[in-house]
Amino acid sequence: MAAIAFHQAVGTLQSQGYLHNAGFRQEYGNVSVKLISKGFKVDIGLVRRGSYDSGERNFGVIQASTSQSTVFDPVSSPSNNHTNNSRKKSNEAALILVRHGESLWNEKNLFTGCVDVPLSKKGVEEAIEAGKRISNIPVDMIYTSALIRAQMTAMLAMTQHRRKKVPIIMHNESERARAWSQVFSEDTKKQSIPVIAAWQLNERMYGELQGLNKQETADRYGKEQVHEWRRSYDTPPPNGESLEMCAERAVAYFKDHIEPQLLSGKHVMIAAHGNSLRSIIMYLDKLTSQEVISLELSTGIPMLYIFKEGKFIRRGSPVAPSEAGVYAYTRTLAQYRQKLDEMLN
Ligand SMILES: O=C(O)[C@H](O)COP(=O)(O)O
Repeated sequence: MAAIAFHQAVGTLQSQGYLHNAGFRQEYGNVSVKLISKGFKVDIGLVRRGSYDSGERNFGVIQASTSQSTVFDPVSSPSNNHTNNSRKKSNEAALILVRHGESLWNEKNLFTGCVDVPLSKKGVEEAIEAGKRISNIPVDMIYTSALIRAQMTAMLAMTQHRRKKVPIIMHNESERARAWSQVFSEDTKKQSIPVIAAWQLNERMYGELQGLNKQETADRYGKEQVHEWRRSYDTPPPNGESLEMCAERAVAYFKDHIEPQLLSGKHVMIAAHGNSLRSIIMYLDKLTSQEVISLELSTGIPMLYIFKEGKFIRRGSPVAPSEAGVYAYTRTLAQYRQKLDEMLN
Protein backbone atom coordinates (compact mmCIF):
# COMPACT_ATOMS: atom_id res chain seq x y z
CA MET A 1 0.00 0.00 0.00
CA ALA A 2 2.66 2.43 1.05
CA ALA A 3 4.79 1.79 -2.01
CA ILE A 4 1.77 2.24 -4.27
CA ALA A 5 0.97 5.58 -2.70
CA PHE A 6 4.55 6.57 -3.15
CA HIS A 7 4.66 5.65 -6.81
CA GLN A 8 1.37 7.39 -7.44
CA ALA A 9 2.70 10.58 -5.92
CA VAL A 10 5.89 10.46 -7.93
CA GLY A 11 3.97 9.59 -11.09
CA THR A 12 1.59 12.50 -10.61
CA LEU A 13 4.42 14.96 -10.15
CA GLN A 14 6.26 13.54 -13.13
CA SER A 15 3.23 13.77 -15.36
CA GLN A 16 2.76 17.38 -14.31
CA GLY A 17 6.28 18.08 -15.47
CA TYR A 18 7.64 18.91 -12.04
CA LEU A 19 10.23 16.21 -12.08
CA HIS A 20 13.24 15.95 -14.21
CA ASN A 21 14.45 12.88 -12.44
CA ALA A 22 13.22 10.87 -9.51
CA GLY A 23 13.95 7.71 -7.69
CA PHE A 24 13.76 5.87 -4.45
CA ARG A 25 15.31 3.10 -2.56
CA GLN A 26 13.90 0.83 0.11
CA GLU A 27 16.04 0.67 3.15
CA TYR A 28 15.37 -0.30 6.74
CA GLY A 29 11.68 -0.25 6.07
CA ASN A 30 11.74 3.32 4.82
CA VAL A 31 11.23 4.59 1.35
CA SER A 32 12.19 8.13 0.70
CA VAL A 33 12.83 10.23 -2.31
CA LYS A 34 14.71 13.27 -3.38
CA LEU A 35 13.31 14.79 -6.52
CA ILE A 36 15.48 16.71 -8.86
CA SER A 37 13.96 19.21 -11.17
CA LYS A 38 16.35 21.18 -13.33
CA GLY A 39 19.01 20.84 -10.68
CA PHE A 40 16.67 22.14 -7.97
CA LYS A 41 16.18 19.52 -5.36
CA VAL A 42 13.00 19.18 -3.39
CA ASP A 43 12.23 16.57 -0.79
CA ILE A 44 8.69 15.45 -1.26
CA GLY A 45 7.98 12.58 0.93
CA LEU A 46 8.59 9.55 2.94
CA VAL A 47 6.75 6.28 2.88
CA ARG A 48 7.16 4.80 6.22
CA ARG A 49 5.37 2.03 8.02
CA GLY A 50 2.54 2.05 5.55
CA SER A 51 1.78 5.73 5.50
CA TYR A 52 2.60 8.27 2.88
CA ASP A 53 3.62 11.49 4.45
CA SER A 54 3.93 14.29 1.97
CA GLY A 55 5.15 17.80 2.37
CA GLU A 56 6.90 17.17 5.63
CA ARG A 57 10.44 18.17 6.22
CA ASN A 58 12.41 15.54 8.08
CA PHE A 59 13.03 12.75 5.72
CA GLY A 60 15.69 10.31 4.94
CA VAL A 61 16.77 11.33 1.49
CA ILE A 62 17.69 9.25 -1.47
CA GLN A 63 19.22 11.15 -4.31
CA ALA A 64 17.75 9.66 -7.43
CA SER A 65 20.26 10.89 -9.94
CA THR A 66 23.15 9.11 -8.29
CA SER A 67 21.64 5.83 -7.29
CA GLN A 68 24.96 4.49 -6.00
CA SER A 69 25.50 7.35 -3.59
CA THR A 70 22.80 7.47 -1.02
CA VAL A 71 22.49 10.87 0.58
CA PHE A 72 21.00 10.42 3.98
CA ASP A 73 19.95 13.54 5.72
CA PRO A 74 17.30 12.92 8.31
CA VAL A 75 16.94 16.53 9.35
CA SER A 76 17.20 19.62 7.27
CA SER A 77 20.72 20.77 6.62
CA PRO A 78 22.21 23.71 4.72
CA SER A 79 23.60 21.43 2.05
CA ASN A 80 20.20 19.90 1.57
CA ASN A 81 18.35 22.38 -0.58
CA HIS A 82 15.04 22.39 1.20
CA THR A 83 12.51 24.86 0.06
CA ASN A 84 11.94 27.97 2.13
CA ASN A 85 8.57 26.51 2.89
CA SER A 86 9.94 23.47 4.59
CA ARG A 87 12.31 25.70 6.57
CA LYS A 88 9.42 27.83 7.69
CA LYS A 89 7.42 24.79 8.63
CA SER A 90 10.20 23.42 10.79
CA ASN A 91 10.52 26.74 12.60
CA GLU A 92 12.73 25.06 15.14
CA ALA A 93 16.45 24.56 15.39
CA ALA A 94 18.96 23.15 17.84
CA LEU A 95 21.66 25.40 19.23
CA ILE A 96 24.55 23.72 21.03
CA LEU A 97 26.99 25.84 23.01
CA VAL A 98 30.19 24.28 24.22
CA ARG A 99 33.05 25.85 26.10
CA HIS A 100 36.35 24.43 24.88
CA GLY A 101 37.92 21.55 26.78
CA GLU A 102 40.62 22.26 29.35
CA SER A 103 43.58 24.10 27.82
CA LEU A 104 47.21 23.76 28.81
CA TRP A 105 46.90 27.10 30.60
CA ASN A 106 43.65 26.15 32.34
CA GLU A 107 45.64 23.21 33.64
CA LYS A 108 48.31 25.57 34.96
CA ASN A 109 45.66 27.97 36.33
CA LEU A 110 46.90 30.88 34.18
CA PHE A 111 44.75 33.70 32.79
CA THR A 112 44.54 32.94 29.10
CA GLY A 113 42.19 35.39 27.40
CA CYS A 114 43.20 35.85 23.76
CA VAL A 115 46.47 33.91 24.05
CA ASP A 116 46.14 31.01 21.63
CA VAL A 117 46.84 27.96 23.78
CA PRO A 118 45.92 24.39 22.73
CA LEU A 119 43.96 21.80 24.69
CA SER A 120 45.57 19.67 27.37
CA LYS A 121 45.24 15.89 27.22
CA LYS A 122 42.31 16.19 29.62
CA GLY A 123 40.84 18.85 27.31
CA VAL A 124 41.09 16.49 24.35
CA GLU A 125 39.23 13.86 26.34
CA GLU A 126 36.60 16.38 27.42
CA ALA A 127 36.04 17.41 23.80
CA ILE A 128 35.56 13.78 22.77
CA GLU A 129 33.15 13.25 25.65
CA ALA A 130 31.25 16.39 24.64
CA GLY A 131 31.00 14.94 21.15
CA LYS A 132 29.47 11.73 22.51
CA ARG A 133 26.85 13.74 24.35
CA ILE A 134 25.71 15.53 21.23
CA SER A 135 26.25 12.67 18.80
CA ASN A 136 22.51 12.33 18.12
CA ILE A 137 21.75 16.03 17.81
CA PRO A 138 21.70 17.54 14.33
CA VAL A 139 24.49 19.95 13.43
CA ASP A 140 24.36 21.85 10.13
CA MET A 141 26.84 24.62 10.87
CA ILE A 142 29.61 25.15 13.34
CA TYR A 143 30.89 28.46 14.63
CA THR A 144 34.10 28.63 16.61
CA SER A 145 36.31 31.42 17.83
CA ALA A 146 39.56 32.07 16.02
CA LEU A 147 41.43 30.32 18.84
CA ILE A 148 42.78 26.80 18.51
CA ARG A 149 41.33 25.48 21.79
CA ALA A 150 37.78 26.15 20.55
CA GLN A 151 38.54 24.78 17.11
CA MET A 152 40.13 21.61 18.50
CA THR A 153 37.08 21.13 20.70
CA ALA A 154 34.67 21.44 17.78
CA MET A 155 36.66 19.11 15.57
CA LEU A 156 37.24 16.47 18.24
CA ALA A 157 33.59 16.58 19.25
CA MET A 158 32.51 16.01 15.67
CA THR A 159 34.61 12.84 15.39
CA GLN A 160 31.96 11.32 17.68
CA HIS A 161 28.91 12.44 15.77
CA ARG A 162 26.87 9.57 14.36
CA ARG A 163 26.01 11.39 11.19
CA LYS A 164 29.71 11.36 10.20
CA LYS A 165 29.67 14.54 8.18
CA VAL A 166 33.08 16.14 7.81
CA PRO A 167 33.56 19.56 9.44
CA ILE A 168 35.45 21.85 7.08
CA ILE A 169 36.88 25.20 8.11
CA MET A 170 35.82 27.94 5.70
CA HIS A 171 38.61 30.23 4.55
CA ASN A 172 37.08 33.50 3.52
CA GLU A 173 39.90 35.73 4.66
CA SER A 174 41.00 36.52 1.10
CA GLU A 175 39.93 35.89 -2.48
CA ARG A 176 42.75 33.44 -2.89
CA ALA A 177 41.96 31.57 0.33
CA ARG A 178 38.38 31.26 -0.85
CA ALA A 179 39.37 30.12 -4.34
CA TRP A 180 41.99 27.66 -3.15
CA SER A 181 39.69 25.96 -0.68
CA GLN A 182 36.82 25.32 -3.05
CA VAL A 183 35.13 21.92 -3.19
CA PHE A 184 34.01 20.79 -6.62
CA SER A 185 31.68 17.94 -5.74
CA GLU A 186 28.10 18.65 -4.69
CA ASP A 187 27.91 15.22 -3.06
CA THR A 188 31.04 15.88 -1.03
CA LYS A 189 29.65 19.27 0.03
CA LYS A 190 26.52 17.54 1.24
CA GLN A 191 28.61 15.35 3.46
CA SER A 192 30.36 18.36 4.98
CA ILE A 193 29.60 20.83 7.74
CA PRO A 194 30.88 24.39 7.25
CA VAL A 195 32.92 25.62 10.18
CA ILE A 196 33.15 29.37 10.52
CA ALA A 197 35.87 30.79 12.72
CA ALA A 198 35.14 34.27 14.04
CA TRP A 199 37.42 36.36 16.25
CA GLN A 200 34.31 37.96 17.74
CA LEU A 201 33.69 34.69 19.61
CA ASN A 202 37.17 34.75 21.16
CA GLU A 203 37.67 34.71 24.90
CA ARG A 204 37.49 38.12 26.53
CA MET A 205 40.84 39.91 26.24
CA TYR A 206 42.23 39.57 29.75
CA GLY A 207 44.62 42.53 29.43
CA GLU A 208 47.58 42.53 31.74
CA LEU A 209 46.34 39.44 33.52
CA GLN A 210 47.13 37.22 30.52
CA GLY A 211 49.78 34.68 31.49
CA LEU A 212 49.47 35.42 35.24
CA ASN A 213 48.64 32.70 37.71
CA LYS A 214 45.07 33.12 39.01
CA GLN A 215 45.88 32.15 42.58
CA GLU A 216 48.95 34.37 42.74
CA THR A 217 46.94 37.26 41.29
CA ALA A 218 44.28 36.78 43.97
CA ASP A 219 46.98 36.67 46.65
CA ARG A 220 48.45 39.90 45.29
CA TYR A 221 45.34 41.99 44.53
CA GLY A 222 42.86 40.33 46.88
CA LYS A 223 40.21 37.73 46.22
CA GLU A 224 37.38 40.27 45.84
CA GLN A 225 39.21 42.39 43.28
CA VAL A 226 40.11 39.37 41.18
CA HIS A 227 36.55 38.05 41.44
CA GLU A 228 35.29 41.40 40.17
CA TRP A 229 37.68 41.31 37.23
CA ARG A 230 36.69 37.75 36.43
CA ARG A 231 32.95 37.79 36.97
CA SER A 232 31.49 41.29 37.09
CA TYR A 233 29.68 42.62 34.05
CA ASP A 234 31.29 45.99 33.66
CA THR A 235 34.64 46.08 35.44
CA PRO A 236 37.46 45.32 32.99
CA PRO A 237 40.71 43.75 34.12
CA PRO A 238 43.67 46.14 33.68
CA ASN A 239 43.77 47.09 29.99
CA GLY A 240 41.47 44.23 29.12
CA GLU A 241 37.82 43.70 28.22
CA SER A 242 34.96 43.64 30.69
CA LEU A 243 32.20 41.11 30.05
CA GLU A 244 30.16 44.02 28.73
CA MET A 245 32.85 44.84 26.15
CA CYS A 246 33.15 41.18 25.22
CA ALA A 247 29.36 41.01 24.81
CA GLU A 248 29.42 43.97 22.44
CA ARG A 249 31.28 41.91 19.86
CA ALA A 250 30.19 38.35 20.74
CA VAL A 251 26.46 39.02 21.08
CA ALA A 252 26.48 41.31 18.05
CA TYR A 253 28.09 38.52 16.05
CA PHE A 254 25.54 36.04 17.37
CA LYS A 255 22.64 38.29 16.40
CA ASP A 256 24.03 39.23 12.98
CA HIS A 257 25.43 35.91 11.83
CA ILE A 258 24.16 32.99 13.89
CA GLU A 259 20.55 33.92 14.67
CA PRO A 260 19.67 34.21 10.96
CA GLN A 261 20.93 30.65 10.45
CA LEU A 262 18.75 29.40 13.30
CA LEU A 263 15.81 31.35 11.91
CA SER A 264 16.24 29.55 8.61
CA GLY A 265 16.06 26.21 10.42
CA LYS A 266 19.75 25.33 10.54
CA HIS A 267 21.08 23.49 13.56
CA VAL A 268 24.14 25.25 14.93
CA MET A 269 26.97 24.38 17.28
CA ILE A 270 29.14 27.11 18.80
CA ALA A 271 32.47 26.17 20.34
CA ALA A 272 33.83 29.15 22.20
CA HIS A 273 34.98 30.34 25.62
CA GLY A 274 33.95 30.89 29.20
CA ASN A 275 33.29 34.58 28.83
CA SER A 276 32.21 34.90 25.20
CA LEU A 277 29.66 32.18 25.96
CA ARG A 278 28.63 33.80 29.26
CA SER A 279 27.79 36.93 27.31
CA ILE A 280 25.80 34.96 24.73
CA ILE A 281 23.96 33.02 27.45
CA MET A 282 23.20 36.30 29.19
CA TYR A 283 21.47 37.36 25.98
CA LEU A 284 19.70 34.02 25.40
CA ASP A 285 18.48 33.63 28.98
CA LYS A 286 17.87 37.36 29.47
CA LEU A 287 20.09 37.45 32.54
CA THR A 288 20.70 40.70 34.35
CA SER A 289 24.19 42.04 34.97
CA GLN A 290 23.76 40.82 38.56
CA GLU A 291 22.62 37.34 37.57
CA VAL A 292 25.49 36.80 35.16
CA ILE A 293 28.00 37.15 38.01
CA SER A 294 27.18 33.68 39.25
CA LEU A 295 27.11 32.07 35.81
CA GLU A 296 30.04 29.64 35.58
CA LEU A 297 30.69 27.38 32.62
CA SER A 298 32.64 24.17 32.89
CA THR A 299 35.04 23.14 30.16
CA GLY A 300 33.74 20.68 27.58
CA ILE A 301 30.11 20.50 28.71
CA PRO A 302 27.68 21.03 25.83
CA MET A 303 24.51 23.01 26.51
CA LEU A 304 21.49 22.63 24.32
CA TYR A 305 18.94 25.29 23.39
CA ILE A 306 15.97 24.94 21.10
CA PHE A 307 15.21 27.96 18.99
CA LYS A 308 11.51 28.00 18.35
CA GLU A 309 9.17 30.76 17.27
CA GLY A 310 11.80 33.37 17.87
CA LYS A 311 12.53 32.17 21.42
CA PHE A 312 15.47 30.33 22.92
CA ILE A 313 14.42 27.46 25.16
CA ARG A 314 17.14 26.20 27.44
CA ARG A 315 17.36 22.42 27.53
CA GLY A 316 20.42 22.07 29.74
CA SER A 317 23.14 19.63 28.97
CA PRO A 318 22.49 16.35 27.22
CA VAL A 319 24.18 14.09 29.76
CA ALA A 320 24.35 11.19 27.37
CA PRO A 321 23.52 10.72 23.72
CA SER A 322 20.33 8.86 24.54
CA GLU A 323 19.02 11.06 27.33
CA ALA A 324 15.27 10.80 26.93
CA GLY A 325 14.45 14.31 28.07
CA VAL A 326 16.48 15.96 25.36
CA TYR A 327 14.67 14.16 22.59
CA ALA A 328 11.28 14.06 24.16
CA TYR A 329 11.24 17.80 24.03
CA THR A 330 10.98 18.27 20.31
CA ARG A 331 9.68 16.20 17.47
CA THR A 332 12.55 17.27 15.24
CA LEU A 333 15.23 15.95 17.58
CA ALA A 334 13.35 12.75 18.27
CA GLN A 335 12.90 12.12 14.56
CA TYR A 336 16.53 12.86 13.84
CA ARG A 337 17.71 10.34 16.39
CA GLN A 338 15.22 7.76 15.20
CA LYS A 339 16.46 8.13 11.63
CA LEU A 340 20.03 7.73 12.75
CA ASP A 341 19.06 4.58 14.63
CA GLU A 342 17.27 3.19 11.62
CA MET A 343 20.05 3.99 9.19
CA LEU A 344 23.02 3.05 11.33
CA ASN A 345 21.91 0.14 13.51
O1 LIG B 1 40.85 33.15 29.80
C1 LIG B 1 40.88 32.39 30.78
O2 LIG B 1 41.79 32.42 31.63
C2 LIG B 1 39.79 31.40 30.98
O3 LIG B 1 39.49 30.78 29.81
C3 LIG B 1 38.55 32.04 31.54
O4 LIG B 1 38.96 32.55 32.69
P1 LIG B 1 38.00 33.03 33.88
O5 LIG B 1 37.30 31.83 34.42
O6 LIG B 1 38.96 33.63 34.82
O7 LIG B 1 37.08 34.07 33.30
